[in-house]
Amino acid sequence: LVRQDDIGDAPGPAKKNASWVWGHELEVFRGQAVEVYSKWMSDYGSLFKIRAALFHRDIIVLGDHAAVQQILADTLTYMKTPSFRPIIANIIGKGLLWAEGEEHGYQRRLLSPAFTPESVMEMANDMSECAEMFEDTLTNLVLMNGGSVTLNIVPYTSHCTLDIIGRVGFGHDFRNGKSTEAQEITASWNNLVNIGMTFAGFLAPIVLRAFPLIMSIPLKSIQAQGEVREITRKLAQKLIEDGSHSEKRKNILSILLTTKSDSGGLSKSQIIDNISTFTMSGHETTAGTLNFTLLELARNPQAQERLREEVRQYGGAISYDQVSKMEYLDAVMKEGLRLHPAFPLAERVAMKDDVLTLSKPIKTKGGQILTSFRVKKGQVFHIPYMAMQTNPNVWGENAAVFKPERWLTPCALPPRNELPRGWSNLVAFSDGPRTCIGYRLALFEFKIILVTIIRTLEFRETDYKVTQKISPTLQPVVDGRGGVLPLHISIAPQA
Ligand code: HEM
Repeated sequence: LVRQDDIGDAPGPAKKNASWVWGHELEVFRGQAVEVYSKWMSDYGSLFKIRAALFHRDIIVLGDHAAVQQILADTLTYMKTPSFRPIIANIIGKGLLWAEGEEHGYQRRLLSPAFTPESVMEMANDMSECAEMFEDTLTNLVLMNGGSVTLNIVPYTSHCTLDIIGRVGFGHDFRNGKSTEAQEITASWNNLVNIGMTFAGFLAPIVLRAFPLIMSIPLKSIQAQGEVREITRKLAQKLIEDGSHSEKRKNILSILLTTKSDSGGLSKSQIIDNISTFTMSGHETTAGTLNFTLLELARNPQAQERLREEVRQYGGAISYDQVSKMEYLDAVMKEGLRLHPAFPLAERVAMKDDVLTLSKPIKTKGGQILTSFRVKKGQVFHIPYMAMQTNPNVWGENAAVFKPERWLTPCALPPRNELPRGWSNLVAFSDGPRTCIGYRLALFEFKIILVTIIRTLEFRETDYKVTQKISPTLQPVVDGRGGVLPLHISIAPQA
């Protein structure tokens, strides 16, 4: 029997196992990033229901790519939730990532010229210079320590990507992470990451969902978010003062500053908030993906060697054309983004009643088969991007294994009709009108940095056990500390 019904009877984990106050959400929080959702997805399929914390209406966890695509395409019906938006506002301000509706459309159109393929190509020199400073720093540390060193790679990668967004986005020099602003950004972000992993971090979004006005109540994690914002706001003020009297090429800052004078343009606080938004989302995301990809390469010496061989075929400065030709590099990057997306989970709420169509029918607890289902206004969805990209029912038994070759072998990928339509059939950059505006920049800088360091340096795994948590982006965790990823680094042997 195929019919349309609402989702009251959807499958899902037993209610008796949910906490009275925290629902199933505490269990999800305590696991590694989307670990529990992945397990439930294999137990109950690509649509299931969980009990929400603080007596909120049940949450639908949705991994069906067609229904997810429908949600991401319709940004007027499905918006970011009341528990998610205040947190974005608090960390990076009310910029593009926060805006909804017409305001979002306006800001998006305004800022898009900074991210065209041509604009990104022009960033190659700045990116290469920053990547070379990163390579020099690591090489010096290796040499100073007698030929090899074990270090936490996280701050070094962050400094490199912060340097890049500073230069290409704002014409600002963070001096390889040494400037006061860079140090303050790193320290406040690190604090936020670690507080976010505690119970206070769990509490913040669910309390906000229940009582959206609670921002004024001194929750520790909310204060830590505010700290990051204060620091980037201070930087933004400085950039506006410096930038207004110098001629710069078209970058994020110059676009923002030109709009100020237009009638109906952005207000000063929207400009400041967008500088904060791009400073943070423009560097922590790429750095995170790079860190985990380096870990995968450290764990897979053969893949690392194959990548190095490919890179060494090209000498000297790295151009856009050169990186575009490196096929294995491209496969390594896709695999890194598939297994470790910086945003492992998205939350959306339905603003009105709707009907979502599924790519594969599901069976309700009562035995009905649904090919589509009715959504009620106010329904909250969790879309676990990371679980979708590592779902063994779609990606096969080795779904969780780092295997760049799958991108290069004919027929090794799942059939297209089982995958989302986003970049490379992944959802790492989301999809639809809110797909990551910086994805071209991210892909190019990712490749330039990886090429630059992998040609001279060798990365090996250490004995530390690295796990993954969402706080607020995907973080490596060692012994309970977030933002820690030890790697063993030495000079790579010449071929
Ligand atoms: C590997 C690196 C990156 C990944 C995996 C990534 C991923 C994402 C994802 C999944 C979203 C959608 C978030 C949501 O809907 O809640 C997003 C949005 C966004 N990203 Fe990225 N991102 C990356 C790099 C960057 C870079 C380098 C920039 C800027 C230079 C950037 C700026 C933004 C902004 C401003 C948005 C909001 C776009 C909108 O809502 O219209 N991201 N990103």
